[in-house]
Amino acid sequence: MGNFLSGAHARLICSGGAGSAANTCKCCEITLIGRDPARFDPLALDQLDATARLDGMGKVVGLPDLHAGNGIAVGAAFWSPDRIWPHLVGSDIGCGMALWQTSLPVRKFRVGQVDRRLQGLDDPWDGPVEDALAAAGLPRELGMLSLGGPSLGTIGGGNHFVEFQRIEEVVDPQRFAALNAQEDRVWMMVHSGSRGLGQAILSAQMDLTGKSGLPAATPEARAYLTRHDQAVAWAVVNRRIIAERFLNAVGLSGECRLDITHNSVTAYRDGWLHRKGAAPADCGLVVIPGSRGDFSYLAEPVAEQAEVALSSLAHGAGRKWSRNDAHARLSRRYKVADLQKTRLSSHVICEDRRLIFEEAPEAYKDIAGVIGDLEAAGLIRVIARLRPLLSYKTRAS
Ligand SMILES: Nc1nc2c(ncn2[C@@H]2O[C@H](COP(=O)(O)O)[C@@H](O)[C@H]2O)c(=O)[nH]1
Ligand SMILES: [Mn+2]
Repeated sequence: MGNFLSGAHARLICSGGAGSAANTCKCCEITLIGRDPARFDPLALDQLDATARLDGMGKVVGLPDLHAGNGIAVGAAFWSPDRIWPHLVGSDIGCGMALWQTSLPVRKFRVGQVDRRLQGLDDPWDGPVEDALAAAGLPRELGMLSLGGPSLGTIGGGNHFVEFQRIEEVVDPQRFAALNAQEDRVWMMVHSGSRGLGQAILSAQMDLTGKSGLPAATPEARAYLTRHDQAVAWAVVNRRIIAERFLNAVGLSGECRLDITHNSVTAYRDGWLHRKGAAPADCGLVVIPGSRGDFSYLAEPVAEQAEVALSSLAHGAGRKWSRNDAHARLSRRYKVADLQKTRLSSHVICEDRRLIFEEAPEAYKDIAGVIGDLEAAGLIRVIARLRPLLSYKTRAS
């Protein structure tokens, strides 16, 4: 395995290339984005290495939020000239982050009042599911029970959330003003995906073709891509309905400022780009969250260096501890009540006693370091930093 430096803060750890005289390694090129490669988790690197050895893989990138996943590293991008691997996208096809500017001035935000109004939001949406899907160009059948219809408009479990935030700091006033963004408003971030639909698509695909790479031109790959694209579009509608439900509950209006997908496979440079927990650098502004107890960053991707990282960015801070580790360590140290407030004085609604430990801010890496790595690699320019006010995960116990 070669050890080369490519660009300012991107480390090419393997040049790969079967048949290369200087390198007998079977893996493709792996680039890590980060100032200190020693900080990457060895298990996540092993997982990255395994994907780099898949027959037909062309290039692999580990982003600063890289962490071990369920067999596949999260915080990574995988490019192939001619193959698609559904399991690299995973089950939460289309998961992403939306950021809304609300009509509420920060000075009028009352945490207790908002908390009291956020009721019934884990229940199925009582709106016209099939019409909402049809308006997005999706088949009405996707509203069926077996395809996750009743979950449309709900956040789901895990680390999906809705968070009310305020602007802590405008880092680039010119850019901020050009967006017509308002510093004195409450903002709202929505993180969710395709719920049961994405899971159903992946599990049917695994039954059919397992983990083998699908040659992109085959009917199998085309059929998967059609279902995948529907799940991505479903997830966008889901985030919009979630946002509208939360805004309505609090009596607010809002404008969606961005909606980005971090789990997908898309056509890219005459091939196929799989993003597994990677924000796109080619779809406009991004928001990169830290944790419920840390800041989030509104940023603009920088086009010049994007190719080094397969036009991908960190999608969050990334986990430092697994869910089990976080629960084991923190349930000894804290009571549930301790975790309902964060070090940034924000308020947490999470009535799932296990999840509140698993998702504690300590379980995540330091977001400032992740953002510093992206800036040092010349991949983003930060526009503003947002502070959490209230994070909603679930009322279900
Ligand atoms: N601002 C908040 N950020 C959070 C919260 N919980 C998790 N996170 C961050 O989001 C990403 C999402 O990761 P994914 O792999 O599930 O898509 C994660 O890495 C954290 O950085 C929260 O409550 N508030
Ligand atoms: Mn996600």
